[in-house]
Amino acid sequence: MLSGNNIAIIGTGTMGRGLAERLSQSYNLFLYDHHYDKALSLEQKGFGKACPDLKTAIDNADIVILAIKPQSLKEAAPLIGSLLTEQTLISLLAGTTINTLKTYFPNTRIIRMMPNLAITKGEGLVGLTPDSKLSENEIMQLLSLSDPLGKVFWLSEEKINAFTALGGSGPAFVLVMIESMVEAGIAMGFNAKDSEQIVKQMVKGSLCLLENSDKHPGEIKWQISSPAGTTIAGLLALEDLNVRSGIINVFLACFERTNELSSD
Ligand SMILES: NC(=O)C1=CN([C@@H]2O[C@H](COP(=O)(O)OP(=O)(O)OC[C@H]3O[C@@H](n4cnc5c(N)ncnc54)[C@H](O)[C@@H]3O)[C@@H](O)[C@H]2O)C=CC1
Ligand SMILES: O=C(O)[C@@H]1CCC=N1
Repeated sequence: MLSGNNIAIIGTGTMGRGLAERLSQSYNLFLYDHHYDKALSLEQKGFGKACPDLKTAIDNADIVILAIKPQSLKEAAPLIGSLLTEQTLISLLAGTTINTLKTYFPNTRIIRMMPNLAITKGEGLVGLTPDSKLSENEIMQLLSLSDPLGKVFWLSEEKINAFTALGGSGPAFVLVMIESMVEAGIAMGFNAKDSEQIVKQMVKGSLCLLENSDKHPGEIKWQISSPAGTTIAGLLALEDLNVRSGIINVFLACFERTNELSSD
């Protein structure tokens, strides 16, 4: 059911556009947005065919990717449901459960996909939760679809809200931390451009250290911390300010909101 090279993307906002850019080299894309100009501007850049109506997009597709906001589902679902025949539906909707999707699309094969914005650069995360067991062939199809997007994680549905917080929303929190570090550089006398360059390379290097060793992050942190040196002074302030607890609570607030969306 997942076979075929024709994909409809419904909703060509941030994620729909990102998917179109990454998938257009390998698939025939049919793009639909209720703001037609958004789909058209993607067609003009060579990222697929803009469809003037939903029927054209879905009729042409083997797979339909739903990339509208969860809050738009109620309004959009009846028409989409009336047009689906044999297609598989891939839903990006944060928090929207398979059970909820099944109430709108009872006879449709459904896969929940939770990406993050870094898929637009091929360095994203892609969480996948199918509505039932997939065949070897279907797994291969989904892997080849996800391959241009980033690293795939197969998830049971009970884990997808946590994955949404950690992997889906996570880049926003990392970017706030980076922004704050750049501002620390400005506070210490660097201009913004220099500070940003220093911070970006420092963050990249930190990840590289972690990825190229089997050490725990805390052990690497100790390698950086000289006795009575500069790093331990900063680490003490970090603990006094409850930064770790703050970060954990940021993710838990995000998780809680995802759970709320699941119960809407
Ligand atoms: N932005 C992100 O980083 C991530 C978003 N998601 C999920 O992806 C989905 C899309 O999010 P974004 O792209 O950020 O939203 P967006 O607001 O940028 O894009 C949604 C698009 O859907 C269109 N749309 C709304 N109702 C429609 C309808 N009935 N028919 C056709 N088009 C319609 C809008 O015009 C808009 O272009 C959401 O469900 C979100 O939970 C998942 C992971 C990451
Ligand atoms: O903020 C949101 O609801 C979406 C889901 C994950 C990232 N953005």
